Amino acid sequence: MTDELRKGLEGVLVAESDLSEIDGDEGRLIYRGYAIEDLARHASYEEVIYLLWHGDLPDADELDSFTDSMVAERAVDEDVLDTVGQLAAADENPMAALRTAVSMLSAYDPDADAPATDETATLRKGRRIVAKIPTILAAFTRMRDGEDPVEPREDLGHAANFLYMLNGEAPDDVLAETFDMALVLHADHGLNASTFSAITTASTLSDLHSSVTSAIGTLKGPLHGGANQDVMQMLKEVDESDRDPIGWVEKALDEGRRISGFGHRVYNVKDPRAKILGERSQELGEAAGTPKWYEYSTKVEEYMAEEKGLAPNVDFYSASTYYQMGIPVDIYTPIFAMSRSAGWIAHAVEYVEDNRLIRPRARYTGPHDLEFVDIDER
Ligand SMILES: CC(=O)SCCNC(=O)CCNC(=O)[C@H](O)C(C)(C)COP(=O)(O)OP(=O)(O)OC[C@H]1O[C@@H](n2cnc3c(N)ncnc32)[C@H](O)[C@@H]1OP(=O)(O)O
Ligand SMILES: O=C([O-])CC(=O)C(=O)O
Repeated sequence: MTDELRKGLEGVLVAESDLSEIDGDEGRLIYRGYAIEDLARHASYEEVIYLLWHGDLPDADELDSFTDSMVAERAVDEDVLDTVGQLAAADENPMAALRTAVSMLSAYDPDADAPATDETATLRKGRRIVAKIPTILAAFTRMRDGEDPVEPREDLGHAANFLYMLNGEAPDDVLAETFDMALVLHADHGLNASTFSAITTASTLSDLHSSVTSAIGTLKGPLHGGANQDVMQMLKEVDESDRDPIGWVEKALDEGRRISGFGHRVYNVKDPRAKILGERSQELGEAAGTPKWYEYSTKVEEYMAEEKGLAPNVDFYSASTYYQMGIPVDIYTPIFAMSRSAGWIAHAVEYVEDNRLIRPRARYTGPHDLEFVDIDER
């Protein structure tokens, strides 16, 4: 037992994992040995889920049967859709709505009562959760706009089908491929806060829906996944006011605020995912004749590097990428959850294979030996 206090658990090793490795000094990320750049360029999100859950990239037959099994799980029970509709009518925060809906899915999961140690059943639950999140999120987004949900299409991949269910029309190849790549980039990232939350829940031998629900709640915060929405808010404020990104950032820093999309607990250099998304944001802007979002972003990036020595994280360029794809700003973080659910599930399963209850300590700094005072005398 050590009494050294490591606030925020910085640098503390709590588990071993075969899933992903981050080199924070070199700006490298791998999933099970494969460079993120290669996976982003060549692999579909479905292949990456398979890689994370089963240890290897699938061959063509394995991918077909895995994809079919995911497609078969896309539909969501009517009761869950009704609840999603009520949350949309109440104008619930989209991450909170997703958290509630994913929790509710367990009531309709045929493996709900399987023990946490039954890995096959847990992965079946995982497949259902990952397959259904896009259906839930697209339905929520449409219903709050007074539109009917669009049923999933079996002939579209995970990414394209989500955009289809969101917009009511199939995306073109560029949009489908960009979204698929974004899902690949967000699928896993070591023991980030939400994944730690997922394994903490799993370590009590609770169920997978509880792990994913815990993780969604953790991802929601602005220091983690919630930052992507705040980045777009900043870029929009810049655009709607003086179009001076540096002035905006200077003022925010003077007020003691943090600039969303910058800084990272593990990376000391630019996040490799931000590099890939930055290129995509630039391409989308040039193709649409609206390079301003990328231009504002690069100005902020240069200023933050010079003034604060801070580099962009994944949330910085995902914001302008999604914006230029026409995706509503307040579902950027649920989209992150849509992708990261694969990583949460992989880590929960892996952790339980060699389980030990996660239970750190806090140093007590309160008083001792107080005399109890009766309520009438306080
Ligand atoms: C998917 C993801 O979760 S990626 C991260 C998404 N979150 C964000 O983008 C929010 C903005 N970033 C931050 O708040 C932080 O960089 C975090 C939370 C990501 C990492 O935090 P930590 O590892 O705890 O770093 P810490 O908070 O100790 O910051 C170190 C120093 O850099 C400064 N700093 C870090 N990030 C920022 C930022 N975005 N803007 C301004 N200053 C910053 C801090 O003020 C601190 O300075 P100080 O030592 O003078 O007080
Ligand atoms: O690793 C982290 O702390 C945050 C992050 O970039 C992610 O979860 O993708």
